[in-house]
Amino acid sequence: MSGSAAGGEPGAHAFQVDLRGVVDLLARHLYSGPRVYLRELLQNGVDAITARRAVDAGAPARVRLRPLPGGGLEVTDSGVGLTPQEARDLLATIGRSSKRDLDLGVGRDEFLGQFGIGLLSAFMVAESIELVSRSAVDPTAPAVRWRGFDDGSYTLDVLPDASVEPGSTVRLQPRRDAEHWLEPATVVTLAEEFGGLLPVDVAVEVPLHAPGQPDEPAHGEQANSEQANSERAHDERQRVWRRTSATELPWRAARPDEDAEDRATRLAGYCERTFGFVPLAHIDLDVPVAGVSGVAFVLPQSAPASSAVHRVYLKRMLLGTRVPQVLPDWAFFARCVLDATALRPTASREALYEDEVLLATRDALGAAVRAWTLDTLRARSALTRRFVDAHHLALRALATTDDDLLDLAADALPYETTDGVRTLTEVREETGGVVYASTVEEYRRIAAVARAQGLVVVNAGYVYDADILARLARRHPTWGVRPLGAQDVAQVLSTLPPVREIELASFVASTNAVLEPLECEVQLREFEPTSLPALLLQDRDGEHRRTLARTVAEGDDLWGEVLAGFAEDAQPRRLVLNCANPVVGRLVDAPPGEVRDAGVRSLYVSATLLAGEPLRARDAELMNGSLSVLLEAGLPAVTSETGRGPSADPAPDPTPDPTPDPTTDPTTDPTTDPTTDPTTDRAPKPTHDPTEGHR
Ligand SMILES: Nc1ncnc2c1ncn2[C@@H]1O[C@H](COP(=O)(O)OP(=O)(O)OP(=O)(O)O)[C@@H](O)[C@H]1O
Repeated sequence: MSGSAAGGEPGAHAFQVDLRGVVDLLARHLYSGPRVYLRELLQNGVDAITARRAVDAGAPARVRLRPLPGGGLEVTDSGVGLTPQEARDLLATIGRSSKRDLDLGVGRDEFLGQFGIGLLSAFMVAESIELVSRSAVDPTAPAVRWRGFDDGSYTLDVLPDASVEPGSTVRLQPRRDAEHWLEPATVVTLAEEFGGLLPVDVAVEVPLHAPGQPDEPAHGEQANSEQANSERAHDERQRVWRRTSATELPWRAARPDEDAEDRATRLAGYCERTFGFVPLAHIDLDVPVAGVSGVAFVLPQSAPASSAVHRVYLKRMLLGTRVPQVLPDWAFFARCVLDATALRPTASREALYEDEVLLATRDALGAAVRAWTLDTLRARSALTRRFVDAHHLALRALATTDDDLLDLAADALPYETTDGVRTLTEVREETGGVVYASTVEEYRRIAAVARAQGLVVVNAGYVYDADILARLARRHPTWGVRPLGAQDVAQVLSTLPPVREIELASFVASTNAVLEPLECEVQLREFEPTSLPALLLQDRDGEHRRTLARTVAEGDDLWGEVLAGFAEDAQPRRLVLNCANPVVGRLVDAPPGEVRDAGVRSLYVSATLLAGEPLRARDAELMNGSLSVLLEAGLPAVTSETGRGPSADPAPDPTPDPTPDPTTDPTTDPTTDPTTDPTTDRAPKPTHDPTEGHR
């Protein structure tokens, strides 16, 4: 648009605008693509209708889109129109908008547009834009024709033609290579997408049998027959108006004979058409202060949190189909369709402006989704089960911050336990408490022993679970929720008969002497699985008391005495030997000496590995030392001449068969392999895989 030198200051000039540069900027950096041209034209038509209806409530509300045979597009609205003077003022200046002032007597909030750049977006697809208009509010004003060209020039003519109807018609002459944007099928698609929920009557003129319509003859079938061809040619010339807008919002549509179930079915159909999935349920959304209404659809399967985007309309014009941040992060199991009147768009009109109204709206929508979630969990219905199955991860996320949901989560969420899949409430009712392993590794290590002893341990190793359990323990101290401790396991392992205990007292004493430098003491038990020779139990309290004992030993006399009162029954780590295991059975009855001690140390090292503890340098040294003692005792002595034993002939060997027995050898025992689930012989799911746990 041509600028003139500014008046006022001598030497002052008006900026010149390079229109092609501006259009390029809009196309590449503001809008997501040329397709938005149609939204801007629809928006101008709807705003013009709003302005006219502010002064004449009964005025028609109609927008007609007519793809032209030669390749252009004509958009006619029954809106307020423009006088020649208004056209000069508003269309000749980029950034000028009638919708920011109240000259027309309608508040700015009523309009979709506000920036004064929308019409320019048509230059993304058109080389020229013509607007023919007649004012509906000033009957004396003549019609006007404004023509803008993509080189930045424009013309303005007053039309003597008195037959021009009030309202406006915009005609686009396509740009080369942009013709497809103005074709009937594209125009229908764009009009439905952007204006599908507009409250005005929008229609596109299409051939009677638009290409691709189902009643078109299939390829090859009849297509060559002369009669069919002439019928088609006739139909092509026949034009019909295809309605692309709705009179009511789908979630607001009041149907007299419709009950709740029918409405749910209708909304599910709408969800399927819009999002492509049949929802588990819908949640009505209403935030009157922000002028927001809509519906959230609960996904039938879990979905990544990052895909939580929503379809948002502003004043019933589509803002975007992938708008993020509409619901709180935890509500990633729902997809919304929303219409808002008080939320503000960014200049591209494709995203929401992050302001306080949006923050408050997000909170209010979150509250509605949360209320539905709580009700659904309380209902314990078939829907509850399907919802929990599909979205337990989102529920776990929410339970880490929401106390009401935390309590319901205890009732509803499934957990892997050593007694099968259970809810925490079931575990509590059955066992009087909830003992949990905080990591998957810890759970896997203890599962076989615990299961065999009937000790119920909950696997809280997956994402959010240890947090949830710790929060439950704080919130309900009487529920007996606590992490698995050494004493839980020790208590359920059977003790030996007293006579046997007495028999083995000297073994215990000498073994304790062997283990003492390792801050460990031995305990003899008999337990399942018998294939497991030894278990190293770590007692967190014991750990603490051991630190205290060390402090006592190092402290001065006065403090030493005080601290000693607390440190008395310091419990070191415990190496629990399973006397039901054949190897251990032989070891406890073996004569005292170096070989037996080496056997004890080997068991200690394998139990340390099984417990997932790293081997310290001292442990590795111990292992090598024990190994050489055991080898020396088990292998024939080496002679200096042959480098082999005294006899190479296969004389009967008095030592036991060194071939490992898979049922007794800790190194081949599946339970010693922390990557294998000893109960099922199947590799566990990767640790902390949030999407796979708990099934
Ligand atoms: N169909 C129409 N009928 C009447 N007036 C129109 C029409 N189209 C455009 N106008 C006038 O031209 C002005 C500029 O239009 P334009 O689309 O560039 O900006 P806008 O609609 O005001 O704001 P936005 O940039 O947010 O769309 C409008 O404010 C309006 O006064």
